[in-house]
Amino acid sequence: MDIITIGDGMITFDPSVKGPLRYVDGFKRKIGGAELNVMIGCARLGLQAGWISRLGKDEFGRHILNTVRGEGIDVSEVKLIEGYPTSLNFKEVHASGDSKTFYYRHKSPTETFNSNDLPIDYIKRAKILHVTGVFPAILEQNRQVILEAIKIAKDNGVKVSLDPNIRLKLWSKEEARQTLQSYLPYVDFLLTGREELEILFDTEDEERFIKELQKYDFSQVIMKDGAVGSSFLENNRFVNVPGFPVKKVVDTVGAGDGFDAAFLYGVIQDWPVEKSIQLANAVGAMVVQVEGDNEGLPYLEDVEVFLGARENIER
Ligand SMILES: O=C(O)C(=O)C[C@H](O)[C@H](O)CO
Repeated sequence: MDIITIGDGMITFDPSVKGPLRYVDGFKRKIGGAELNVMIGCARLGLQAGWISRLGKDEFGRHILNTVRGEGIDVSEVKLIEGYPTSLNFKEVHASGDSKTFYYRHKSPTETFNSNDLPIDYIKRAKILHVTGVFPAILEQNRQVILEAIKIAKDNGVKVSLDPNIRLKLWSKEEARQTLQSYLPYVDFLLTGREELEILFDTEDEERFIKELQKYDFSQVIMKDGAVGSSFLENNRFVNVPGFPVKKVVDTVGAGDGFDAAFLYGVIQDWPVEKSIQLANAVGAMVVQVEGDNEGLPYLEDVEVFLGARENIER
């Protein structure tokens, strides 16, 4: 595999109308999950991607499994678990395209997965192990699972990428800080947002969090900043790579995951950091123009059209 991940998959109910959920009376059944979205993005760009997960042995679990398999993602490490319902989340979308999430993910099928279940050879054979702060936030035992997994990766020359993806509905800032900081010594690519860096190092002062970042041995630290673009850390400062103008933001969920997928695609191609970020910015801009957590994740040809590198013939 080029890239693998460990994460929970959910049925995502997308509202049929915008506005407070209490007035929404129709939903579309989709799928979501931060780590899973990244694998979908990678697979669409042409990488060999694999997902380690546990789903409920129910209709929703089967639907997610079939969909993920249909995306061309390796699901040999996904198991359906009897007696544990597949996780759900309901989205509330606002006129701006921003949204709120309401989770129903306890008890979670991932409760049946612990460090002893980690597929060691599967991890060893991957080029990149991508992890996020969502899986460790769901359950306390997941924190150790991720720590063990990234240690296995590190010991075996597998690159580790981490997107802190801090979801404060799932854990506190203190829990996030403590857990994610314990991962940092094993991380090669830190793909994060400014607010997450502020939480991670408990400071809004850029100079101070840059000093903290310099204590680690990252290959790259990338700070995603929405429409402004994204930057990479070079010596003592963040260098910006501008983003792309977007005509209409429809749904911002999944843009960060698309960014990660495209950036890691660039890493696998051995591209210079600016080129990887440019592709990642383009994918992020494409994702926010489509409704759904992963529906807007483009195929490589689509991004090439977006970047003007390929002609689009529609009729
Ligand atoms: O993974 C989660 O917790 C979600 O909220 C589902 C979304 O698909 C995901 O977060 C988008 O990054």
